[in-house]
Amino acid sequence: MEDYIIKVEDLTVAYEKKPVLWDIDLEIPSGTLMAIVGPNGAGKSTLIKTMLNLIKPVAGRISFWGNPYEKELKRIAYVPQRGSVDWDFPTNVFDVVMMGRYGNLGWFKRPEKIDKELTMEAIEKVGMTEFAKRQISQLSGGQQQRVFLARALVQDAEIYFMDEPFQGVDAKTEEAIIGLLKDLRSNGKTVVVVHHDLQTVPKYFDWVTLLNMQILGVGPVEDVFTDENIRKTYITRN
Ligand SMILES: Nc1ncnc2c1ncn2[C@@H]1O[C@H](COP(=O)(O)OP(=O)(O)OP(=O)(O)O)[C@@H](O)[C@H]1O
Repeated sequence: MEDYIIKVEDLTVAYEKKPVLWDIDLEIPSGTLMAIVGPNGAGKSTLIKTMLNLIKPVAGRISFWGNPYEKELKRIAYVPQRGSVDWDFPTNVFDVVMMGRYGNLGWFKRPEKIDKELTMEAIEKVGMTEFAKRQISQLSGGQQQRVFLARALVQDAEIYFMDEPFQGVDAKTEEAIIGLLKDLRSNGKTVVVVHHDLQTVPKYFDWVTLLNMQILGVGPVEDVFTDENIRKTYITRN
């Protein structure tokens, strides 16, 4: 039997009574780099936010290693959409990345030398060392995305959720990010990415979920990412 670490069963989510996800069943094995693709408004962000307990579903169950999210939150990292954050907030790159340690630290414990070292290590991994003291309001879109990624890396989680990490970044940053995601997978981590670019799915990912309010396919890219399934997914619903 395959080792599914994330399970979503009979999930239905609605905003003001209008369903946006309908009867979703999803099982994700450990060690996959998975894309969630589908047209605008398909419910991709809603799906991962619901899995992360940020939205309450109308019905359904979600489990990580057989447990509810609250029990496993330290092992789950989330990189939200860049646009969903107030980048004018007066703080610098180092402090934002250090926030990724607080789950391990507990809110009232002061960071130790090791936390600071791990923070600098993550900043270096994403190529932002020279910007460590820079205010986040002064970063480019690609740099902001790198900071977010560093914050998730420093958490040292088992599962990483990312909402459109390539949005508005240049080709070099995209390459750097996908390199880091592939490294995570090589280290046995599971990475779930909301992704927009169909062209790069086979190159970047080994698993895919096709979503348009319902699941139109889920599994290994070579089995599921077929022309027919893609066509079904991108038929607009009303
Ligand atoms: N807070 C909200 N209140 C009401 N409706 C919402 C809310 N957030 C999203 N929606 C609606 O739910 C549907 C799914 O949105 P969601 O953001 O999950 O889609 P998506 O697939 O991530 O879209 P995109 O690719 O455009 O980012 C859309 O029709 C959207 O307008």
